[in-house]
Amino acid sequence: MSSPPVVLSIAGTDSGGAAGTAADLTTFAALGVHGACVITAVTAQHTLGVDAVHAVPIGVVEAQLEAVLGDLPVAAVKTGMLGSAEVVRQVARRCAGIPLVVDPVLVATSGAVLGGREVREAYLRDLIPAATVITPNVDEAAALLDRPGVDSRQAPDLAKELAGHGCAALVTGGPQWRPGEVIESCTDWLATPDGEVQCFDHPAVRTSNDHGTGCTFSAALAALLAHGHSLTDAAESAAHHTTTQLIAGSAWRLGRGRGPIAHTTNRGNDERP
Ligand SMILES: Nc1ncnc2c1ncn2[C@@H]1O[C@H](COP(=O)(O)OP(=O)(O)O)[C@@H](O)[C@H]1O
Ligand SMILES: Cc1ncc(COP(=O)(O)O)c(N)n1
Repeated sequence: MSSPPVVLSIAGTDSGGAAGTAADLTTFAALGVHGACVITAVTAQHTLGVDAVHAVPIGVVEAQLEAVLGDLPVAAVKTGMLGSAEVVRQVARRCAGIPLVVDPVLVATSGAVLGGREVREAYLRDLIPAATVITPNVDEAAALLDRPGVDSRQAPDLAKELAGHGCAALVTGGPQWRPGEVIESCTDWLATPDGEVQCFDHPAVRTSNDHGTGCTFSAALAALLAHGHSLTDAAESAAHHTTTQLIAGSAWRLGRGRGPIAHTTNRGNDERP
């Protein structure tokens, strides 16, 4: 039997098991790739918010990168919470030349800020030019480009402008539910450095169990690229995978806040091993 592709997650932990490394590794397993992980930060986190963040010392991040990249045949890398400008630059140096999916984690679903101004500047200057694709939501794209006050109508322009910094940009369109409002579909916008823009529409899932959605999407994208899919196919399939997982977890009642997206659909909610 042939070996699976290896995908490396460089991310922070979420003690509540919804986002970060937990989402990445379970998504990798669901999509048939072997997941390796470099931990950049440990968060004390649950469905209501982030209580504490401990940054892993830069030397320990470097040792983890060396351990993985020096031994395993990494086919793709996915970055999540990097936490400091120093780590952003280190990842850019170590991962240049490997297919690289950058999810610029700046704000958690709960609203907690996970990356400040220096981190945003390092993304633009150092990591985006080394990346294959960056996957911000509209708020993260606006924060990276310093465009306060823009909304989802500007998503294609934000994607185009980010792509001007040297990698493809996939601006995701998770719905912003307002009471009483009906949202039928979500749209993700993919812009490539050659100026082409494509949009991907899919049905919106009405759920408050969406903590970890962005991590799941970008991890799926990296896994699909590692399997050899084109960026366009991977973008479409990653959205389909994410929607399926949102549906699978939509009836769960876990925690008092934004519950986790389901990471695998191998067993139904009512089946037991
Ligand atoms: N409620 C939803 N229903 C269907 N798709 C969703 C929903 N929320 C997010 N998505 C999709 O999940 C992917 C991740 O997007 P998004 O939620 O914008 O990321 P983030 O968690 O970083 O805000 C995108 O493909 C987006 O369209
Ligand atoms: C460690 C870590 N990484 C990423 C996220 C973002 O995930 P989400 O946007 O779903 O809150 C998070 N909350 N925590």
